[in-house]
Amino acid sequence: MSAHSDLIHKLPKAELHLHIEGSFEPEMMMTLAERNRIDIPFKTLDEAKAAYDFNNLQEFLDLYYQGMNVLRTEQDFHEMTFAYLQRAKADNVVHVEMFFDPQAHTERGVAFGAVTEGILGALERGEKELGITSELIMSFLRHLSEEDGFVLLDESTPWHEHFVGVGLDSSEVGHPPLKFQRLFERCRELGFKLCLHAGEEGPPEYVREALLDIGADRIDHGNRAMEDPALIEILRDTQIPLTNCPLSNLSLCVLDDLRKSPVKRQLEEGLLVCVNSDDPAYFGGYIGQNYEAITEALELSSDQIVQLAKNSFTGSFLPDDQKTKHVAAIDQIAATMGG
Ligand code: HPA
Ligand SMILES: [Zn+2]
Repeated sequence: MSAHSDLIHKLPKAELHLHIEGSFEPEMMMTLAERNRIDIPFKTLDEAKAAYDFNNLQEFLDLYYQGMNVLRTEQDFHEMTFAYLQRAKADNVVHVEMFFDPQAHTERGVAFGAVTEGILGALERGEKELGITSELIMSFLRHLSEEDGFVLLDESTPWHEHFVGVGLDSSEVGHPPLKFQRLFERCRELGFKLCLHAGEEGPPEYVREALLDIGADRIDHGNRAMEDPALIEILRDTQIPLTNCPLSNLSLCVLDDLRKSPVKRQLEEGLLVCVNSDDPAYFGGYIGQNYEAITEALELSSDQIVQLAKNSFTGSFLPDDQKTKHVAAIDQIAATMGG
């Protein structure tokens, strides 16, 4: 707990970088494994947590895809999604733009409709029961081919109106944004926002491709953009948002020490950076803990924490009037707390 815990807790926040399958807690995994009669490689919570000790992105992804193997029914996806929303609510998240990875389910024989309806039903319930607004972003797995991406895009057609955008995630190195240039061009024509993971492990060149060749609306992670002054200038001029994930960076050894996180420098450079949880069940914390950890590591000021919360709405795909409303609410809370 930092001296800023109260402020962090009270600020309304938007979560813009959250893989719903990465919120799948080991307790629920064990429950669903039993319900669906599926073997999993760990039998206790301690065993699960011991396995969550990663040296890189791929080691995490291997476990992430294994864990979601127990998700089979619409009800499973509904329960996982609603459980995330309850945790988000506890951290005062009021808006979420959530990724999901349909190819990781359809290739196991789970119907696209079961996955999507399960998630959408929980999001609708989350708005009614918890007051959390939401958008869904359909991600393409970049270790698969562009052709596979086109197949998903086609298969998902009946649900397109439910997605605000499309994403690009999974193993980054060796799978540059340009591999998917035609696919994203088509997605843009269909009216989707484009969110690309870039510069997490991959080089600054991948961020450049995402920004300049693909026309990304948001960069997920983007840490390594900070190695290239020209990219920093582009990010400042365009105000393309960067969704940073502190505990993810630490867990996946993108950073060996949170004090090396680019978040403070990004704020100082005037970039539109915000803080998110990525895969909270695997990386040791939901959004509140991510704010706490980065505040402590970088000794952020209360003004900087407030800026991060504002950026989470400014960087969202909410309509402008909604962004303005949320930013004004933050200003009011900051003022009453002496910020
Ligand atoms: O942090 C991530 N990076 C890439 N792919 C992912 N899929 C889930 N989380 C991640
Ligand atoms: Zn991610």
